[in-house]
Amino acid sequence: MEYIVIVVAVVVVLGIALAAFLVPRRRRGQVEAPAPRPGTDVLPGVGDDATTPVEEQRAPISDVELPEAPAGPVVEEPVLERPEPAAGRLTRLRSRLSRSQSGFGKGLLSLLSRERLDDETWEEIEDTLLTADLGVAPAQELVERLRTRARVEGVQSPEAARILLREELLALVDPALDRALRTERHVEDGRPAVVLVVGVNGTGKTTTVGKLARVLVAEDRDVVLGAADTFRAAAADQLTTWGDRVGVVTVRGPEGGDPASVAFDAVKVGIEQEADTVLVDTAGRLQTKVGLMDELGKVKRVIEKHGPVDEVLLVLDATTGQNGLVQARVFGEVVDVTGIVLTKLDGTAKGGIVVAVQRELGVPVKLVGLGEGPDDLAPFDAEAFVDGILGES
Ligand SMILES: Nc1nc2c(ncn2[C@@H]2O[C@H](COP(=O)(O)OP(=O)(O)OP(=O)(O)O)[C@@H](O)[C@H]2O)c(=O)[nH]1
Repeated sequence: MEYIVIVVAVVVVLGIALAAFLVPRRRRGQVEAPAPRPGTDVLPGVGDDATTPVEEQRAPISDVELPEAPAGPVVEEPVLERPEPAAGRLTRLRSRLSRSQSGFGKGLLSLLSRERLDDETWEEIEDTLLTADLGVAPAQELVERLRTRARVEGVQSPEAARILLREELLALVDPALDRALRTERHVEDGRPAVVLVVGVNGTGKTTTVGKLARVLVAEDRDVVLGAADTFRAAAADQLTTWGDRVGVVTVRGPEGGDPASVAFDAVKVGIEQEADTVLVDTAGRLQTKVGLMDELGKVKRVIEKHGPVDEVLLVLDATTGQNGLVQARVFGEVVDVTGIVLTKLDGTAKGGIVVAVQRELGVPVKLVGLGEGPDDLAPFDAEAFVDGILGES
């Protein structure tokens, strides 16, 4: 009995202890009821949304740096070349002329300065003129005139010989010929001047068109190029490069396409762009005269649907001598050549070709090429040319 009382007492004590332990634990584990939410559980009050302002350091406005603009693709403006003015170019290039023609000019001067001007000397003078490609008839004429004047006036000194030779060469080259290039816009008809450039391939035709564009750009003209040499694709590329360098548009067609259609389009573009001058490069295959005539004749006819062609320039390579004269004759029969461009005069002593070709075609040399540089094409000037041949006095 006593035992039972002890057990009951222990159970009661343990029960009280357990209760005392559990009640505070449950209170501590209670989850606090969430605060009523403004706008959901209760009506929102003023400033309920406000956050506690944070004191932070701010840079003064003057210290704020703008972010750099994002780097986009850089478009580079093409740098256009400014060609040299055309005036006085032959004077600048005279030293090249003197270098290439020194054998011709100095040879003549030393012969004419001999103390005794006998038959043998006159023959040597004539041979020198023929070697320089002056042509038989002009050479004989010149010798005759020099002989007469030497007999009448006498040639007392090298200086007198020089003056005599200069006057007679100048008369032969003919300073009175009209060498002006017709490249002015036809204001009254609202169309550009059209210059057709013809010649055998390899004479420097494409190069000449490019250089001539520069001569005109130097005079502030608006120029359009027509790459009607569709026979050789590289010719159109070459011409486009010349044009790009001075900001001139080149009209071109597909390789092997119709040259007349390219020429027509070039003039059309020239009219639309109100250009001053359209320069048309052509192919000059000389396989048959009939073929050449067909091609060039068609190019000219088609261009003339827009209006007359102003200049037909024949490009001749001065180093080919008599061969150049044969070409000149054939082209002269096919188209009405209005002017001659003599290229590569820097590479030959045959300056007499100027006189020979003028006589052959009856048209003046209007431009001469004196090097491979972009501005080595000069308007022809008879006095500067003769002075170049005779060299410095
Ligand atoms: N030394 C010198 N070389 C020149 C002159 N004119 C042109 N040339 C050179 O002659 C070569 C032929 O010139 P091109 O213009 O390609 O000849 P092209 O007649 O147009 O020939 P195709 O394009 O085949 O019709 C080039 O290397 C030119 O640089 C010049 O006055 N002097």
